[in-house]
Amino acid sequence: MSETVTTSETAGTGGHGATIELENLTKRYPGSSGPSVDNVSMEIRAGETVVFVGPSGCGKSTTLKMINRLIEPTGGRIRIGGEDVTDMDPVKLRRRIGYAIQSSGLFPHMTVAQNIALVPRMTGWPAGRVKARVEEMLDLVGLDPGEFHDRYPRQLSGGQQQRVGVARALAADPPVLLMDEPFGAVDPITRDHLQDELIRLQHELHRTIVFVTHDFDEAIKLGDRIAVLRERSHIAQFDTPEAILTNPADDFVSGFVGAGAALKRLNLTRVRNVEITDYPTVAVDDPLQEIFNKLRSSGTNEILLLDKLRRPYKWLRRGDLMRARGSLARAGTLVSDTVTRDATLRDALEAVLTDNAGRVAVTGRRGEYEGVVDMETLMNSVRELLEADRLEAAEARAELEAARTDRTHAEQEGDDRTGGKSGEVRA
Ligand SMILES: Nc1ncnc2c1ncn2[C@@H]1O[C@H](COP(=O)(O)OP(=O)(O)OP(=O)(O)O)[C@@H](O)[C@H]1O
Repeated sequence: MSETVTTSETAGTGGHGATIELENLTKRYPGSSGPSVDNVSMEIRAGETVVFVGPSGCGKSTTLKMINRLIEPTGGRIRIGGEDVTDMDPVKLRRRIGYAIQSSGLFPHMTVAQNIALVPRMTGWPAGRVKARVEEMLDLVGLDPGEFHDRYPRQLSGGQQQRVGVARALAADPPVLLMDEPFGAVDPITRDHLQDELIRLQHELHRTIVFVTHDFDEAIKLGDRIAVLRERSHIAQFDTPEAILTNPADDFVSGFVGAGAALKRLNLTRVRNVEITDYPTVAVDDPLQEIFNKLRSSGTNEILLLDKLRRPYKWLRRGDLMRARGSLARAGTLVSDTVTRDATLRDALEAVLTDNAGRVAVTGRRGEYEGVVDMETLMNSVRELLEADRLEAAEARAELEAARTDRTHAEQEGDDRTGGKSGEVRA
């Protein structure tokens, strides 16, 4: 397949995304009075994540499923990597496009490994390569191959099933990944973690991802660009999250952005962008006296206890140790929430507030301790973000004002060129 790479970032970086072009794409379901998707045209760049967001029934899923032809368009063209795929064999097409859905879509009678191996096997990969790929994919989505390889989907949590679903969608190395509300059915904390994982994956893989959600916060967090869709998949605005938050195109988009745009901005900054501090830690196997000494010499009134896999386990304060009487079994406060470096400041803030102690532990891809972010760092970042927003909004207002004044002058002067001028001003 020939691939057209349109963005300089993806060219030559080993990224394998492909462009997706939709041209006047239309779907009219039999028996419906009008089209459900009406003449949609858009270009999605190679290696970017585009999120379709919009109210229920506006045609997000139908548009997405036309890209891999699970739904056949009634009009228009689809090009992937520059190649017109509108009429190609849909089964062949689907082997080149990963697809992840809400219920994970795993086959219940197949093991995790068999599920992941499915498409590479159908595509005719040699057995050895398929086997290696399964291990690689499990590792990629943060599941220990030794532990999960032979399990059946029913033996997994909802979040683990979604991870396997993503591993399966990516197994045959497709340039394009379509995701239809993949995290819609899991609890909010698991959803946050799955979103973080997807961001990390995308940093490594540079696929072209089209992601459907009706959760605007999720769209802000994941999208390089967001397409806000209204009825019949008409595009209300297609732009970066920053642009949509600071300059919504019309009332429909503003309504969708909703209240608290400033707080939503917190979704655009990652934990990796703020200062992560090192914190005194001890391990569960350390002798109590050593833990005590470390806490005393640390200058903090708290220390973080890590479990055998170096994952944050408990916060221990001085008083906890006094009461421990030789055993840490019941001492301290269990760590209730952690964030990764890909989490947003909003996630971190939520975790800090939930934990009620002014800090949250940052962990790596297997949950191992990496550092701590505290309330003060978060508050400073929030202040900076809000200040930047205020400046930007003031600039946009000033520009608008200047444009309006220009137009009024031109009109007052009865200038022949008024039409042309106001056209320029509006543009
Ligand atoms: N098989 C079908 N036959 C007839 N109409 C359909 C069919 N599938 C979807 N529709 C209609 O097409 C429109 C768009 O549906 P679609 O599922 O694409 O919307 P959506 O934006 O993904 O909605 P949601 O967020 O609720 O999943 C809706 O009005 C729906 O009723």
